[in-house]
This record gives sequence, structure tokens and C-alpha cells, in this order.
Amino acid sequence: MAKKTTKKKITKKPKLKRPSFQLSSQQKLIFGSLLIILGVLLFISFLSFLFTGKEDQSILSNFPSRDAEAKNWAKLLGAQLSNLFITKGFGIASFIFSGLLFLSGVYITLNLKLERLRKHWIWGTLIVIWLSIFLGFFTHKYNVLGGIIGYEMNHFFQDYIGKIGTALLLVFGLIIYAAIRFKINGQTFVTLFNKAKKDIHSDFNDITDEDDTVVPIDNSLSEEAEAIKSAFEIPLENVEPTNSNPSKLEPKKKENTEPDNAKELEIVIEKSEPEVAIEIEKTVEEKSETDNLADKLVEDFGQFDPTLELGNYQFPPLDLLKKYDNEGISIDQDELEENKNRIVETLNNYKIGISSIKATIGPTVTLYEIVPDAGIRISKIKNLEDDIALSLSALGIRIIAPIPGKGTIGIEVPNKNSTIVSMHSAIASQKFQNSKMALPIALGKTISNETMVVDLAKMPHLLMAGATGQGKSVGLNAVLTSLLYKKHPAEVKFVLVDPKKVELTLFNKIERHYLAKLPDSEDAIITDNTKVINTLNSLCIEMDNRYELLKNAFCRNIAEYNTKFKARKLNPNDGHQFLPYIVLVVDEFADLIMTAGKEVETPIARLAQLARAIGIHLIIATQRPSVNVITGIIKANFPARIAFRVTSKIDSRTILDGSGADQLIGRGDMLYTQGNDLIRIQCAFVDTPEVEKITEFIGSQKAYPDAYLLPEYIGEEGGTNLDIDISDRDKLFREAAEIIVTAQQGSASLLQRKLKLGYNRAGRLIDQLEAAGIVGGFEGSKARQVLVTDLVALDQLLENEKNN
Ligand SMILES: Nc1ncnc2c1ncn2[C@@H]1O[C@H](COP(=O)(O)OP(=O)(O)OP(=O)(O)O)[C@@H](O)[C@H]1O
Repeated sequence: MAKKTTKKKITKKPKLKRPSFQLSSQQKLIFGSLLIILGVLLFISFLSFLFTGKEDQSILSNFPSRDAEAKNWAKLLGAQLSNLFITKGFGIASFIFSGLLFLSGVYITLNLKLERLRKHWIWGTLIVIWLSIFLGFFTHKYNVLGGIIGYEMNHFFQDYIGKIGTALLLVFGLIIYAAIRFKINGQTFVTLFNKAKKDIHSDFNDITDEDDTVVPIDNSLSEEAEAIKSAFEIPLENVEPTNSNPSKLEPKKKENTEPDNAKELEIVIEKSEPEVAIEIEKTVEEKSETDNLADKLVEDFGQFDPTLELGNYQFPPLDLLKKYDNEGISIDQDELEENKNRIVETLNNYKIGISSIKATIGPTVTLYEIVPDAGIRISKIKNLEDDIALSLSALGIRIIAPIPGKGTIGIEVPNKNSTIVSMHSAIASQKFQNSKMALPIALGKTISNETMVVDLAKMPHLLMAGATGQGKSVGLNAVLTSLLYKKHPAEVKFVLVDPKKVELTLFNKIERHYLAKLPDSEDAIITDNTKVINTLNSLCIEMDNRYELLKNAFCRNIAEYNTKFKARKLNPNDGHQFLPYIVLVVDEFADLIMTAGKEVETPIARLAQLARAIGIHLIIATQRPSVNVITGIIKANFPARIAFRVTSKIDSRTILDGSGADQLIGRGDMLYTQGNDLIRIQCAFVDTPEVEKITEFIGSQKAYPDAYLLPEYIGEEGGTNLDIDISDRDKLFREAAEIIVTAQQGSASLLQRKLKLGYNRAGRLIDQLEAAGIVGGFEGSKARQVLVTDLVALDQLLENEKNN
């Protein structure tokens, strides 16, 4: 099985490259015009053959010499080709071939969709065959009408099914053609028939109405109309008498005179029936029209292809990723035996008997699964973690008691020689290559050496934490690399926030392919904290816009929306467009929270709560996993978490809600959870030079004119005027006023500290306080004067303001 896997891996490789044997526009012009000329030449030859064919017969019977004088307008070649196609081929139906050749030339020259051309050729050829048999049906010898093929096929069919059978077969062919090509079905005839019937009905109604109002000039004519009208009314009247009266004449009279409820209803229905029928007719037509429009658009142009603008884009090849010598698992029997003995010994020391033990060797750790003797308490083994670690003299021992769903106890022991899980092996794995996930990520390998592929779209957001130097940046790069290997630039965009300024700079090269940015910013990678606030708020606007689009399109999520858009059921003129996934990556979230506090937390929480359906996903990394960075609200919205090694049990608990991350061994050893189970994974290793090569490969290709532009967000620094409207005030206005009045100190930095705000927002609050007359004007380096003495006076001032 394993061997097969590797074989397939290799065969899969070219799929990434998308070989391009596309013609350049000049080549298309040359090849296209050649086909057009050939089409015209063929047509001229055929046409001429109808007049000169007989005279040229003598030349055609033998192999013609150069001196032979052909009468055909295209001379010897024309005579030969016509003889081949018309006499020896399909008869005059061959003209269609010249048309198809001409059409092919036009399609190639004008760079039209070849999918349609293919259809023309298939249908064209079928028509040629049908026509040739059809025309052959009427001839009794070889001639130009049906050609040899038409004649011989007829002969063949007539021998087996006779003349009538052949005729019926031809009719059947015609029905197949009409049904498939023009989508005609039985219903079409019923609708046509009904429509015709209704038209006639309403025409006669008109005539009789006129007869009722206008004095009839010609008696015989009105009698005729009456007779026909009653003929149409038979079905309705037939129903009534059976219930009421066996006599046919009497109920008619009663209908007009008796105020019987039931009968009144019948009369109403009868009278209004033509109107209702017309209304129904209209809605049916409308519906089929819109359906057909989308179907027709798809038929004409194919499904909408978002990747078309960068049609020649090539995915990075696998060989840009490095292979390592120490990849793959090597089994060290001695080490296994030694560890096993020590585990058994240690447990025996504590009077814990073992009935069986099994080892699974992973890239960095080996899992020893033990089944203890009956009656042993699990907590007893769990408490021996440190003792087992001591006896094995190894760090990073983790005890899983019990292993969920297995009924065994697991002891993970680090290997003496760990192996590297290369990004190459993760990306090349069949699991990743064949994944149909929206945003597949190859994280690394599990303890049983399976490549772990997860879908970011399903997570829907990812929190990554770990002490410095334990593999966080490599992990982020692995995530980004996975997406670059699987997703076209039209399908995913990254918003990269890098307060450390150096970690993600490599991705600058793919700015116009994969990055998204604010309209007025120069760099796509955000390193400045004030810009982060604007970008996050802008993403919130993008989120709201996308929800609006989804609502108008009656879709529940981005996948449904994009499928509908591709099927051309959403009109771009109504603002609809193909929506790429947006992945926001924040490397070092702690830094942001420390400097911008609530201003960052609020939009992040909003995005985390709402953005999953519309394709915005967050990846947040931090090296300080403390509770004031990973707050409750953030944690609640990030069910998927990755923990690299951390230094304390408390940190581990903050990330994973349990211990474990403190027992990892570092260098990409990590725990992943997406809810309940903790999975130990060795993160795939991708080095900076590899990322550089990939971004260079992508960056050197044709790109979009600009990065993906996010909606504009007018930040708080958008200028202040002192007559600020009360309703425009910041939500924290009152709180800020109280802080300033209590402290009797009008400074923005005080507000920043107390309310955990960014400078811009605090400054704006001060401006608003000044406009409200709570603090005085700007006094250079000195703090502003506070004009309200205490909280009672502040209350009064704000109350007065409200009443005015
Ligand atoms: N998956 C891995 N396999 C092997 N080695 C790794 C792996 N991940 C990281 N390392 C090693 O650990 C080193 C530090 O990793 P990395 O730079 O990702 O740490 P970090 O957590 O981002 O640190 P910082 O927070 O300071 O940026 C790498 O240079 C590499 O040698």
C-alpha cells in the first residue's frame, strides 16, 4: 500500500504545473486564417464540383498527371477533394464540413471559447451523416446527393428493416436531435397546444362579447359563434348537472336565478377562469426565461472561471521544497527495547502490572500503548508521569490516560534521533494533493506517520501559541505554503499583520497575486499598529458587504454563493462578484493587544464570531499565551488551537484548557485540537530559503494590476471639528468624561491607559470633551485644564445638554 502511495505521488506532480501549450495571439491569427482559407477553398471546390464534376470524371478515375486540365475552379486539388468528400463520401451534406472549417478558423482567430466549437463539430458531423442517409433514401444509385456513404447506409438499413423502417429511423434521429439540441420535450407540445387553445378560446370570447353588446347584424354568424362557444363550455357544464339535476336545461335557468351559494361559486370560477389562466401562463414564462438565461450563458460561455484573468498562472512546483536526509522513520530496536523495559520496570516498582504493550514510532516521539492489569486505577499511572520521565531520563514525556476511543494508556517518549518532517513530504502526500477542502493545510505528521491535513475553512479560525523559538513562525509559513500550493490567486487572499516586521516580509513578492490591503496603503504587509486597527475595521466592513451580497443571492455561505456565481445565476451588474477567501494572519498578537487593547480586540472578536460563513478566516499567533492576551472572548471563538512548547502548565492551560504543551520537546513538536481531542503532530518544516523560492516563483509570473483592495475605512484620525454632534460621540464618551473629571487631569494618555485605547481614539475623545466644554483648549506640552469640578457638575452639564 505504502509503495503505491509514493508512485501516485509522482504521477500527481504534473497536475500542479498545468502544462501550457497555448498558442500566442500571432500563432492563433496565422493558424485561424489558414483554416478560414481552407474552408473557403473547400466550399468553392464543392460548389464548382456540382457543375464541373461530370467533366472531371475522366481525370479522377486515374491518378491525375500534372498536365491534366481540371475544370474545377480549384483545379486538380479541388476536383480531388470534392470527389473524395461528395462522391465517395457524404454527398452534398459535405458542404457542412467547409462551413465547420471556416468556423474553426474564426473561433481560433478571435480567441473564442473552443468548448462551443467542439459542440459545433460534433453536431455538424452528426447532421452530415443524417443528411447523407436522408438524401440517399431518395436515390437509386450513387450520386452527389447522398454520396457513397448515404447510398450504402440506406442499402444496409433497408436490407434489415425495410424502407418504412429506415424512414422511421430517420424520423427518430430527427427527434433525438430536436430533443437534445433544442431541449424540446413532450411538455413543449402540451404547452403549445394549450396556448393555441386558449388563444382561440379568448378570440371567440371576444367575438361573443362583441355579439352581446353590439346588435348582431348577421344572425347566422352570431349563431355560429354561439355554437362554437358552447362547444368549448361543455367540460364545465358537464360537471354541474350530475350533482344537481339530471335535466340539462333546467339547471342552466336556475343558475341565473337562484341565489344558491354553491352555484354562485361555480359561476364565479367560470367567469374568472380565462384571467387566472393568463396570469399562470405569465409566471411560467418568466421563470423559464431566467432559468434559460443562466443555462444559456453557461452553454455559450461555460461556467464562470475566476482564474481566467491569470489563466496561465503556474502553481509552484514541488522541487522548490527541500528534501532532507533524515526524513522517514528509522526503527532503533535497542532503543525501543530499552524504553519498554524501563516503563515496565518503573510501573512494576509501583505495583502496576501490564498485560500488553505496543509501540508506534512517530517522527519525534514513540507512543507506547499499555494495557494495565485489571483493577489498576488510571489516575495512579497518570500521577507517575515524573517518575517515568526520571527513569527514562527523558524530557517531554506525556501520558495520555486513557487514549480516547481505544481503552489503552499512552506514554509518549521522545526519540533519541528525531526525524524532520519536510514540507515536501507533507505537500506531496496523497492526502493533501487529493483533498477537496476549501482551504487545505498540511500541518505535519501525526505519531502514526499520517500527514495531517486540516481545512481552515472548517476550523474556522486558528489560534497558535508557543514560547519563542519553538517553531511558531515555521508553523505559520507551513500554513501559508500549503495554501499557496493548492489555491489559485483568484481563490484566496491574505491579510498579513507582522508587528515583528521581519517574519512575513518574504511574502511582499506575491503582493499582487495573493495579498489584500487598504486602498491608500503602500505596503500590503502591515507592520504599523494603527494601520492594523484600520485594516481590521475594514475587514469588518468587507464582512458586512459580503453578508449583504449573500442575503441578496439567498445563499447561506460563501461556497454556495460562489457556486451560484460560477453558474452565472448572479448578475455582476447587481454588484455580485466571485468572492475569494480571505485569511488574516497576525504574527504576534500579544504586541497588538498591549498597544491597542480594545480597539483591536473588538473587531477581532466580531470577525471571529461572524466571519466564518463569508469566507474570512483568522490565524492568530502569539508567544505570550497569558489570559490578558488570549481573553475569554477570543478563546471562545477559536476552537481550533495549536500549541507549540510553552514554559509553564498555566500557559498550556490558557491555550489548550489543559496541560500537555509544557511537556512538548520543541522544534515544531505541537499539539493540535479542534474541539475535544488533542493530537500530537510534528510540524512540517519549511525553511526561509524555501519560502523565498516559492514567493519568487509566484512573484515572477503575470500578476493582477494591484493587490486585492479592501473597503476604505475612515479611521478616527479623520480630522475633528469642535461642533461635534452629540449623537456622533464616541461610545466611551461618558466613561472618559468621568475619568477626566475624577482625576482632574485632561490628558489623552490617561484615557489611553484607563480605557485601554489607541492614541487616535483617545485624542478624538479629548476633542469631543473639549467641544462639550469639559476640558479646556490645547496648551502645548501641558495637560488641558478640566473645566468641570466634580461628577455632580458633570451630570448636570450632560443633562442640560440633552434637554437643549
Ligand atoms: N517543524 C520543525 N522541524 C524542525 N525544526 C524546527 C521546526 N520548527 C522550528 N524548528 C527549529 O526551531 C527554530 C525556531 O523556529 P521558529 O523561528 O519558528 O520559532 P518561533 O517560535 O517563531 O520563534 P519566535 O517567536 O522567536 O519567532 C527554527 O529555526 C528551526 O531550527
